[in-house]
Amino acid sequence: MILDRPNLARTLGVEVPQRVDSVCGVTHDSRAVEPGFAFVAIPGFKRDGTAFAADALGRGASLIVAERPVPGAPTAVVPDARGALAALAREVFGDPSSKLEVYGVTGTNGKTTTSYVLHSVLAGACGGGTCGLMSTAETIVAGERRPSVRTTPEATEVQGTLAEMLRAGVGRVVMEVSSHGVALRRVTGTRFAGALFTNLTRDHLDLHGSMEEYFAAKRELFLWTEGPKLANAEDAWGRRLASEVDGVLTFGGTAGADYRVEGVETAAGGTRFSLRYPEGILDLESPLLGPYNVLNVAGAAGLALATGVESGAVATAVRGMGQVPGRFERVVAAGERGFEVIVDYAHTDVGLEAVLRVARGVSEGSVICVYGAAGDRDGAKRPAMGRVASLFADRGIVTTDDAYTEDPGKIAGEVAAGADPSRTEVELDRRAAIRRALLAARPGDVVVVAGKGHETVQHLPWGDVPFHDAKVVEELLAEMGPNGR
Ligand SMILES: CC(=O)N[C@H]1[C@@H](OP(=O)(O)OP(=O)(O)OC[C@H]2O[C@@H](n3ccc(=O)[nH]c3=O)[C@H](O)[C@@H]2O)O[C@H](CO)[C@@H](O)[C@@H]1O[C@H](C)C(=O)N[C@@H](C)C(=O)N[C@H](CCC(=O)O)C(=O)O
Ligand SMILES: Nc1ncnc2c1ncn2[C@@H]1O[C@H](COP(=O)(O)OP(=O)(O)OP(=O)(O)O)[C@@H](O)[C@H]1O
Repeated sequence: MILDRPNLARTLGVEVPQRVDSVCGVTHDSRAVEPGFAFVAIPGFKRDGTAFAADALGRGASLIVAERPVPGAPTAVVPDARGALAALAREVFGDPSSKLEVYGVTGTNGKTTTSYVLHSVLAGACGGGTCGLMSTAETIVAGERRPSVRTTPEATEVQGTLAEMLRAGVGRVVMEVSSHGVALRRVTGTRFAGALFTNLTRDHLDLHGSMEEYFAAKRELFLWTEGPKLANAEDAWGRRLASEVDGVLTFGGTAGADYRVEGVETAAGGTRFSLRYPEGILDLESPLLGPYNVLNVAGAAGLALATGVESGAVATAVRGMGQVPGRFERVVAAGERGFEVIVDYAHTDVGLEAVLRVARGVSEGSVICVYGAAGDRDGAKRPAMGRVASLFADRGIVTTDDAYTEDPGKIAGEVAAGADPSRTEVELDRRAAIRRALLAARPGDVVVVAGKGHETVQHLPWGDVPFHDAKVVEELLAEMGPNGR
């Protein structure tokens, strides 16, 4: 949509230079500028976007939006460039969330899984392609599946994708909302018709500084949300959210939860439980294993019920839902080799403990875990990962995750420092580490390859390399042959 000067001034809340008639698009990256665009110069963590104003003008930008004047450039000076980017993106794309029902899912662990369950339920209830998904693993637009790059992308991509969904006839959208997404204003101005909070555990303190700030970012989503809001009653931060924000309902096994989990029964193929809620009681059967997935399913089912989806439709969709990519993905089932291989996205100590407890439950022998921690991120979780692996796996092989710009050996050392040395070894080459685990596996064992889940690229200091845990497992097993050595 073209924004003329009065519209620009209204959207930005500041004066726009007389020589700017209109803009036809917006971006924060000078390399993506097209003629007639507004370039929003973000004061980044590493660089100041105003340094790229000349590049943007050279590519035909009509307007620079920045937090300080840019000499010689037609500049609208705003107090908050990221907020301005979000506001412009919403207007340029015709404010799509005002014509959609967007459901935001946030929390440290379980966002993707909960989003998949909710998407399955809403898609089942309103007809396949008419429910969209924006998640860490995939973006689904009118039934078409695409890999995602971020959990919550930049505002221009958020608004552009919502607009595309609207054009394709989508009516409801499930969106994973990361704390980066809120704090960096990627979803500011998006209208949320419902929201769900899974839990809060230590992570991302490199961005937020403290748990209070981290919580505040999550909480903000609930202040904007107009429709039903649900929070996990089993999590202390979830209870706090429910006590601080009007209208937040709770779910979980806790007495007094509005959507109360009862009678959990676990079998090798899935989990059954009942959800008692204000209007009735619903029996649910899900293919997802583990107590944490009971909560993920309960939250998603609760939110769907709260939005008016009929209970039978919720139960049918939960029963029939497929695999969440890279979440407790059984790459090798026990019957094939005598041992199981599971790929899981666990990359926090809480996530790793959750998946290893389930692996322990299905293992008739040992649990062998290949794991690591990412670089350029909150370093405090590294020894915690090691501690958890030693507590819940019989053997831990510490390897390289996404090291980004950090030395993989240094990260592995910090992870291993929290682990029990008698059951821990370090193999920095991820492929070799997985190979070592597969060679060690005996009948009845479970091998867990943790950290990368659905991802297909490893980010290393010397560049990005293709790497997909599930594919690597399959390749290694093929190399090893049927008898395995
Ligand atoms: C740590 C972080 O979130 N960084 C974000 C931040 O980058 P930055 O401040 O370092 O950017 P910078 O390099 O200093 O550049 C400043 C500005 O100059 C612009 N620029 C730069 C070069 C150029 O030639 N021209 C140009 O215009 C850049 O586009 C940018 O707007 O601002 C950029 C623009 O908004 C983001 O793309 C970038 O996200 C990066 C890619 C990222 O990796 N983010 C991760 C941590 C993230 O957001 N993760 C969460 C999920 C986390 C989880 O739950 O696990 C997510 O939602 O995906
Ligand atoms: N409710 C939960 N509580 C604790 N751990 C969980 C929960 N749900 C999932 N996990 C663990 O965390 C891993 C990641 O799950 P999922 O991708 O659903 O979370 P996420 O919040 O989307 O993660 P990310 O923010 O990195 O995208 C799972 O593979 C599992 O090991």
